[in-house]
Parts: sequence; C-alpha cells; structure tokens
Amino acid sequence: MGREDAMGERDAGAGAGHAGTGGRASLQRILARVSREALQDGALDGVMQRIVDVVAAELPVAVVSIILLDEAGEAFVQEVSAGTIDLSPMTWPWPLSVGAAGRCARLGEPQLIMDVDTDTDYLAGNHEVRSEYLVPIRHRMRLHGVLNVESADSAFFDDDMREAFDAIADQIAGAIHFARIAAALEVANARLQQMSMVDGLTGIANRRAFDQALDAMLRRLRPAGQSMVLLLADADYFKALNDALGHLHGDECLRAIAGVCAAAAADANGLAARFGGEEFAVLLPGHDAGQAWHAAESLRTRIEALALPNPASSLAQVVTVSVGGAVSGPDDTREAKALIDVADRALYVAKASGRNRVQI
Ligand SMILES: Nc1nc2c(ncn2[C@@H]2O[C@H](COP(=O)(O)OP(=O)(O)OP(=O)(O)O)[C@@H](O)[C@H]2O)c(=O)[nH]1
Repeated sequence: MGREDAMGERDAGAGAGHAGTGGRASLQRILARVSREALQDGALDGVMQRIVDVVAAELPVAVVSIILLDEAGEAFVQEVSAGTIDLSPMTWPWPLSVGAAGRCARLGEPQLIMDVDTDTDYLAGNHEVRSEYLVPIRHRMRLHGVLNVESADSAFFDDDMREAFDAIADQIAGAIHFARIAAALEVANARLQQMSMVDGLTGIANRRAFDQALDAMLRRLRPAGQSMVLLLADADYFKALNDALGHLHGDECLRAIAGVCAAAAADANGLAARFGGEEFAVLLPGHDAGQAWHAAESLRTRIEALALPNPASSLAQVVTVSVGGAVSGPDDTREAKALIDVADRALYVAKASGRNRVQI
C-alpha cells in the first residue's frame, strides 16, 4: 500500500486513531501491521525500517524514527526514519545528555512536547515541526532506544495517539529484542560450528574436519585432472615419552608437531589435522607420486629438527615421527576410506621397519 492509499483508507474509516470506535479500529490495524513487520525474520536494520515505513504510511506524521542505543545504553548510535520531511543529520554517537530523545532515555519516560519552541532540549531538525512525542523502547529492564514522532500539528498527540505510539514502542522493543537474540544465536552457532571442526589441544583441524576436507578435495581435484597426497605422521615411542616426562610435556610435543604439519599443509594450500591421539594427517592437493616422498621426508626431518626431548626413545633422544603416505591420481576411483587405509598400511610398514622413516 502506498502513502496515498493509506491516507485515503484512514480518512474514510478510522479518523487517524482519534477517540471512538473508528479510532480503535485504526489503532488495531496499525498495531497488527507493525506486529507483522516486527515478526518478520531478518536483520535488525531492515525490521526497524519496515516498522517506521508502516507507521508513516498509516499515520499523518512528519517524521517517525527509531533511535537506537549502543550495547551499553550510554549513547545513541543509529537512527532509522520515515516521514514526509527530512531532518538535519545528527552527529554520531549522540550522547544521552543531548536533545529531547536523550532526556527520554535518561528519564525512561515518554516525553510530550506540545510546542517545540518552548522546549529547551528540543533539537530543531526542520522548522515545519510543531510537536514531538518520544517513547522509551524498552524490553523488560533493557532500554534499546527511543521512538521519536514529530508532527506539523501541535494538537496531534492527543491521548489516543499517544496510546498508539506507546503500544508501537512496545512492539518495536519486542522486535529489537528478538532480532538481537537471533543475531547472537547466529554468532554462537557459527562459533560452535567452528569449534566442532577444531582439535582442542593443538588448534588444528580435527578428524571430522579432515574427513570433510578429504572428500571435498577428491571431488574437486579429480575432475580437474590433479593428484593429491595424504600423509599420516605418527609420533614414535610416545607412550614412553609420556611415562618419562609426563603427559603435559607430551601435550607440548603434540602442539609442536601440529605446528609443523600445519606449516607443511599451508605451503601446499592443503590441510593438517589431528587424526587421533599422537597421529596427524596432512593433505597436499596438487602433489603427485614424484613429490610425495620428498614432502613426507621434509615433514619427518622438520619434526626431528624441533629437538623435543624424548629420553625414552631408543632411536634418538628427541621426538621423531614415522610417516606413511598414499597418492591419489586423477584417474583414481578409490574412496577416501581406501586412501586412508593405504596411508595407514604404509605407516605400519614405516613403524615395523624401524620408525623415524617414511613409507609411501
Ligand atoms: N600427552 C598426550 N599423550 C597422548 C595424547 N593422545 C594420545 N596420547 C598417548 O600416545 C601414546 C600412544 O601410544 P602407542 O599407541 O603405544 O604408541 P607409541 O608409544 O608412540 O609407540 P609407537 O607408535 O609404536 O612408536 C599413548 O600413551 C597415549 O596415551 C594426548 O593428547 N596427549
């Protein structure tokens, strides 16, 4: 419905919310429309804009705006408005010590200004404005902002009209409350989703993220005619290390190994993951059989070069890893599981043939 339509309907039927049954019917219709907009899904800005648009379409106001407070409730930070006139722009943030809206927020009570020329707090935004009504937008104890309505008619804000705006402010408060909850939930969900993909000890991808990445990589690389390499690196004599130097030292070693795996993966735009326990996986997209051994050997030597003490190792006095690798060419039809199995068997061979070595 356009502004003209709304005015026609209002004039013919309801008398713009003034006393009597017509006024009640109009108020109910406006509240129903505001409520519909308030319940729409979407970002807060869009919801607020639709609400002021509805009010401006239904009532002959010069300006209707929602002035939002910051999270701490210490200053206004944003305004969405609609109406027939423009107001001069504000400077943001707008402190609560300033203006009739600031007074409304400070006192937490509606403010009726019958004649703007006599109110010392009124900030003149347009000389056509004669009267103003401001209502706190509060949900339970939290003040979200102020509903600001300005009129060119000094007699506009009668009891019925003020009652209507009080009710509209309540609906806006509910809309803002739910939009903010929805936004907070979205952030929390994204954070949970991210946490569910990360290994808590090392901060690199966990097994779930690895499985997804391997599937996605195979689906992406094979049609593009590219190979990839999967390396599984398992720390040697790790139980003995834990027994000798304690679990916390073991944890430190795992974090350091994860760092080397992550760097190796990053060099190839790949992914490093904690495969489980003291075992790590590195995915190297674009690597072929010719590069696999070199990549695995480089990983092994970089971890040995960390020189993390492992006095319990019969191989060296430092932490070492055995590495098993599998190569998947573009014509390979094996599933991810089969590829893991190949790398796992190669790892077993590396362990069985002495540890601290590579088997592809
Ligand atoms: N500190 C620490 N140790 C872990 C963690 N996860 C698994 N481990 C330990 O890693 C050790 C793995 O032991 P094994 O599977 O016997 O392997 P290993 O002693 O490294 O022997 P090889 O692999 O045959 O060289 C176990 O003692 C686990 O408790 C962890 O998050 N932190």
